[in-house]
Amino acid sequence: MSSQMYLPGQRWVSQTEAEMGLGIVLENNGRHLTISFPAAGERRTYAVEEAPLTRVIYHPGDSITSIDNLTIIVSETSEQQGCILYSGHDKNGDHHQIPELELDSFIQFSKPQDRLFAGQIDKLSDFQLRYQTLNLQHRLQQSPARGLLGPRVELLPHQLYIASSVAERHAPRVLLADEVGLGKTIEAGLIIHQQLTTGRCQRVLIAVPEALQHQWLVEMLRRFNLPFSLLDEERCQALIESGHDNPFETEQLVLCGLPLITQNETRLQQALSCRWDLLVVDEAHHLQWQEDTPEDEKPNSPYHCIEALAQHAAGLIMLTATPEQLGLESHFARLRLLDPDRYHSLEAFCEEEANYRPLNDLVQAINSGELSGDQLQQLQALVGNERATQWQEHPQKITRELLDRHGTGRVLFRNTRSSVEGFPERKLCEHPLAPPQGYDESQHTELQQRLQPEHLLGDNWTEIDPRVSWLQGWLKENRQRKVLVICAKANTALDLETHLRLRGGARSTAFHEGMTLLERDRAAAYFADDIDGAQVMVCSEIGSEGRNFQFAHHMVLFDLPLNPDLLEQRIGRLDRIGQQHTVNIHVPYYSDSAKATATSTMVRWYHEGINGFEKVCPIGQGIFDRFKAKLLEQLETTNNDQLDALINDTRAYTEQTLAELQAGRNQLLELNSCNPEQAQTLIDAIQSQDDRDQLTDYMTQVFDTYGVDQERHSENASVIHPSDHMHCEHFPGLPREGMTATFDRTQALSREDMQFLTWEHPMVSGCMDMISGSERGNTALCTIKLPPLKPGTLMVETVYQLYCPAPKQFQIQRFFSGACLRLVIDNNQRDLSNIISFDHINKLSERVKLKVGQQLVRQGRDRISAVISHSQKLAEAQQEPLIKEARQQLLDQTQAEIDRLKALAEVNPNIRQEEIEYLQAVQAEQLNYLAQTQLRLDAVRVIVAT
Ligand SMILES: Nc1ncnc2c1ncn2[C@@H]1O[C@H](COP(=O)(O)OP(=O)(O)OP(=O)(O)O)[C@@H](O)[C@H]1O
Repeated sequence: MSSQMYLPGQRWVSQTEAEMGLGIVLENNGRHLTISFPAAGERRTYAVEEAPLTRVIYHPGDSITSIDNLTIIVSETSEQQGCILYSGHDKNGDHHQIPELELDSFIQFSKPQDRLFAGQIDKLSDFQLRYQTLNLQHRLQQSPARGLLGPRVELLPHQLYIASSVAERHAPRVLLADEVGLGKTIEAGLIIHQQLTTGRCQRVLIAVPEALQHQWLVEMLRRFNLPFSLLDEERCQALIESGHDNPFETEQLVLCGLPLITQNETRLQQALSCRWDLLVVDEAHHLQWQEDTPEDEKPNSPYHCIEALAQHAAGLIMLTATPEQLGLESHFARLRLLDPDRYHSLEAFCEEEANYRPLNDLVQAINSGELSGDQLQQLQALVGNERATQWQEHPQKITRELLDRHGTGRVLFRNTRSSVEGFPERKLCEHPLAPPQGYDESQHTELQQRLQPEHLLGDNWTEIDPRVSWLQGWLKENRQRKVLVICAKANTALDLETHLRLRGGARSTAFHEGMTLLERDRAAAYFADDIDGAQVMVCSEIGSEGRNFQFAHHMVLFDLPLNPDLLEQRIGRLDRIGQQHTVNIHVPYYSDSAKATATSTMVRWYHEGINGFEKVCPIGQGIFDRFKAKLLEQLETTNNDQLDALINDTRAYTEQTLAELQAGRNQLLELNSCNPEQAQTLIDAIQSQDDRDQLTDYMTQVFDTYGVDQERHSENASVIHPSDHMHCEHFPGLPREGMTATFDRTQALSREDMQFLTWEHPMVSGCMDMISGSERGNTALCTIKLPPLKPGTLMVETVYQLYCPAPKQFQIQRFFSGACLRLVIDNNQRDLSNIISFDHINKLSERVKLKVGQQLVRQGRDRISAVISHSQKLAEAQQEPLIKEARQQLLDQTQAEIDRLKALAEVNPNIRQEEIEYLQAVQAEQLNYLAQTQLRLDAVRVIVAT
């Protein structure tokens, strides 16, 4: 469609969101156009080439209404600068002109009876498909799993629980802090997907470390069908050169590297001048904050850039695997971003956190079935005497009530490997090696050089470093195994990789900061290729964050970082969801039986002190800080006895602190982060919609109707491609070259080259919108042989929709008990709706040639009109009760949530008053919209008994 066609003032309707009514073109700059939908109070920006819009032009004979409620019958149209001026007469015969800009935005589509009488009779199969589509759309709108059906993910309880409890909220503000590799990106994607599907948000900005931006881009598209646009400085410049003022305004879904907004004031200001419904920040632990940062330093720090954006965006999702890295202060700093009013004082926060211990003891006691007298009193004080008596009968329910009081529980989610089942073991494989001849680290004072001893071995270090020869030998002996090697420095990675490739003949690739992002992605793909790919990938430290390498089961830590969280991040590349085997962690290091070396000291401290190789140590950084001085001192000496003492102290402290943590708030946090029962209900709901047969049947009908070719590919999979006889200009979501798709979740998880077709796949939802939003199938005619009916009896089957144009986020239609109102009336005004079902007619109906049908309609026009008028009256009589019922449904659902939040707000300060007020305002608006519901005749089928 040419961009010239969208001119300001013209009226268009959205094919995908027809319920928004008639839109007005506000602006078109050639690439993007902005349209406002006054009836729904919405505004949308589309790429001109792909805008899902249909031009609305009325013709002589049509009835139109202006915003001033003036109705005329159009007698003439003329065009002025691309916009239509309608002329016609009102019911008094007075002449008026209505420019299209002044048309009422509550659109009236051309009526099915007008099409019918104009001889436009559709096929029976089109009518059936339309009715079926309306019902399916309604069923999906009502599903508790809405927004969670489409993503290509394994149905993991901890993720689904988080997604559903967060995505239901208006403008959620949360910190996702699952341990490394448990799927925080997936959780964020589920939340975004659900918020977008339900219309709760439209504009999303994801800001991630640059090295992860492609991975995020691919993950959002491949798993969630969300086409984010990557914005980097080059793209920004190009957009500005092509006439855009603000690159962030050009798309609804934007992904960028953090430096684009934290290191470039102009871009930050541009991002700040757009509306964002949701801001997502990955690896949030990089944002450093100190309570006493001087005012003049604030504007330059990444933390304060993100703070500005976080205050500006309605919703905020932050991701970090190490929420407490650098201690409680920086943890508090991130909570401050979520809600600065609630988290205003670090001191108060620390005190509050310390007070959760008694609450945790109480929860533990309830679940172990033993409550002391004091604890019973405590419980009574918290939940009231009556509820307290039920603690043995309903321990789970009472526990949840108590958990609701847990301060950060609503804004912070943290699952750990101990609460999520199915993770394989981690095994440390130590490789002590004799240092090269003449190596004496005691002569070198630089700690970093001793921890990365290649720096002490000269330019040709790869020739003499025993770690290199060991690795070379290991690779030869294990040719079938993939191995990820991580070392701190890019130069080390480069030298090592070159050596392994040229001297050792290994299939290898490097991954370091000197490579462009594209080169890094290519290297990662080469490593991932299981047929012709690299056996070994040698990374510098940048390979240790966020990347997915769980297809490998062996990793080599060529050196060790002086930071337990970084060690965990490194191991987390393999120890992730999807890892099927034991993760083998190889550590080659210099060992001397007589004295400790720096590297052997670190191996022992990590392994024997905090057990950081084989288990996740959530408090590793805190322990490191506590023992840092002694550890650094020890790294200077070679004394084994002192080392033994340090390790014993570290181990004792670790065990004690872990036990305390388990007894304190972490336990509460974990219990709060997944409710298995609720998660299972959701999984059941998703699985019940994962009904392959129904979706396959439905899509097969759609493909047949619109002339799309479908061939069997294998069990549950098809190859779908456009044919030469397509019955529509543009088939939603179907690329010109076609695609291979599967209807099966398991297959979709292992075959990423296939599209995963679900009820929420853009092709499927696009088809449903296309069918219900177009006229196709809104008329039909058939004959039927049904003995009790006298031949010649005429019946009209009418399908009415309760039409309520309202912002999508309100999802008003879901409050109606059914998708539509179906009536079957005969020419004696008998109501046969309950006697002759839709399926009944489909089974018995015989198609009639178009010409004969048109003739029958012409001859029977008066009778058909009379029956439609009568059915209209019957439908109108049901309109009020149906709206009343929907109103009650709306009140029941929304008031329950308002009451729940109000009650919760009394015991948990994390419930923002704003959230409650928002829900109340939404409820009032929804009721207003509901009151404006109109009955609309959607489709008519004429049935003649033979
Ligand atoms: N439900 C799921 N179905 C299929 N794969 C999943 C699922 N959840 C997570 N994964 C896979 O597990 C890996 C880890 O997930 P993800 O990257 O979201 O974890 P993370 O917690 O963000 O990790 P990190 O802390 O390293 O950033 C990824 O490869 C992801 O695709």
